[in-house]
Amino acid sequence: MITIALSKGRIFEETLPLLAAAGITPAEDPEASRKLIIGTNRDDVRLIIVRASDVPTYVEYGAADLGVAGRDVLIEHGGAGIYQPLDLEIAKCRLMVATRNGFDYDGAVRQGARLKIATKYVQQAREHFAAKGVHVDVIKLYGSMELAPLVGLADAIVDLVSTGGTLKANDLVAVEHIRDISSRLVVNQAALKLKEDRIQPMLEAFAGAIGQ
Ligand SMILES: Nc1ncnc2c1ncn2[C@@H]1O[C@H](COP(=O)(O)OP(=O)(O)OP(=O)(O)O)[C@@H](O)[C@H]1O
Ligand SMILES: O=P(O)(O)OC[C@H]1O[C@H](OP(=O)(O)OP(=O)(O)O)[C@H](O)[C@@H]1O
Repeated sequence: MITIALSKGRIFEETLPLLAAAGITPAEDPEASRKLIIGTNRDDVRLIIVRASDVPTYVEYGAADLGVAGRDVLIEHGGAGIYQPLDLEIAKCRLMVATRNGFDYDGAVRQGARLKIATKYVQQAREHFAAKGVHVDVIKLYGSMELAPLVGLADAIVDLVSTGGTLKANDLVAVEHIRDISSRLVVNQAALKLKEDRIQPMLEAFAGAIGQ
């Protein structure tokens, strides 16, 4: 059996055409079903539905052979035990620093102020500000980071931005670009060796589908 870990929503939707290119069709839609293990048209392939940030953990421990995870999530996880053979170029966005519109971010940084940063991406926030020599207190949140500067929890956030619509709706502005993000195919290192005969053709089909 080959087990593929996916998260519901954009990763699942954007991975569907790649699975199709490898001849894999899910038997059910995870949005419509409460099932966490979903069969496919292939007896030897199943999907497991997990939180986006849990995909690397399932793959690291071999509970899933393959998975699809954002670069944001992979960097936070650290990537131990995981092979990352393909950038699937799906779920594209940017990791950015954002503040309330009108907050003098450059001034605060210039004056060496200690900034409060709210984020789900604690590692990447720490690294970003350490590299700039800016002192920060990082406050870990699990979602809706955009709220934090509006209610005085933080001076700035580190979050994902795609269209910019969420920032705009909350009167926030992006002040720094940290990195471009897309999702990658991740593979358990042991599984790649032990199940190479079945995993390698899948990797080739995915690569073909994205034109690599
Ligand atoms: N607005 C966006 N546009 C494009 N890609 C995005 C966007 N937001 C997040 N992503 C990418 O898609 C991945 C999955 O996002 P999704 O919203 O499904 O999960 P999440 O809510 O961030 O994670 P979790 O449920 O683990 O907290 C993210 O890790 C990121 O790489
Ligand atoms: O620039 P935009 O196009 O507005 O996208 C940015 C938003 O997308 C992500 O949230 P998502 O939609 O995944 O919601 P969730 O993570 O809170 O479920 C991210 O955390 C931002 O809030």
